[in-house]
Amino acid sequence: MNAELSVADLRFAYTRGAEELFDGLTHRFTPGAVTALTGPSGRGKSTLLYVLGLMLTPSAGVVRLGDVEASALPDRRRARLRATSVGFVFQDAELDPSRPILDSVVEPGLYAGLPRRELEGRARILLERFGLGHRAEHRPGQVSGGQAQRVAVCRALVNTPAVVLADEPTGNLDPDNASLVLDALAEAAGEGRTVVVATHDPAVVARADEVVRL
Ligand SMILES: Nc1ncnc2c1ncn2[C@@H]1O[C@H](COP(=O)(O)OP(=O)(O)OP(=O)(O)O)[C@@H](O)[C@H]1O
Repeated sequence: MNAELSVADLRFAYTRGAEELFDGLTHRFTPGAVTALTGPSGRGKSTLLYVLGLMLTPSAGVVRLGDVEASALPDRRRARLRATSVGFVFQDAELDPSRPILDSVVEPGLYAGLPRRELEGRARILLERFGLGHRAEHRPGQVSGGQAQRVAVCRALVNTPAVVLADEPTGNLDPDNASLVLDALAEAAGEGRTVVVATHDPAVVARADEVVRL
């Protein structure tokens, strides 16, 4: 796992003539740490996560993952690197309501080309670790918002990614559940991953190891 994630001279605009974001940001995200990405609404926190997660290509500058200039890779190689190296947690867990939780956790691994049997084993271990082992066969509608968000963290970890990106992962949670989700992200960082969390929440910023203000 090479969790060295950095950006240099970064700029991004959604369309030609649209407001340019990031102002040439240069930053190295520390592996093994949780970095909070904060700043006023509209400054591009979510957009930066999508750029770091190789879902959007910068207008200028580079995103490096390990030794690779990831942002310059051809689409297929970039998609492959994203599938194997990046886990993403969204504000609302966005789990498929019609399928058991176990399937939602397994799914990103199938995109990365891993065998289902192995993934089910990994998914059960992750669910167990975050206190959800007994929920594997339940549907998302049968668990609380806080539990669903911890399932989303398990889903983001199933491919053992070097990088975990989370977009307002505690936005809809009460403080106790928010704290459990932050524990899970801190644990992911403790294993040497690079964890970046976009947030407005001062409690998340206070718990982060490092802070980047946009
Ligand atoms: N898909 C899109 N197409 C065009 N413009 C977009 C798109 N998504 C976001 N923007 C614009 O890009 C800018 C940055 O948006 P972004 O959501 O990244 O900011 P943010 O800091 O995460 O905001 P918030 O804190 O409100 O979530 C805003 O001006 C927004 O309107």
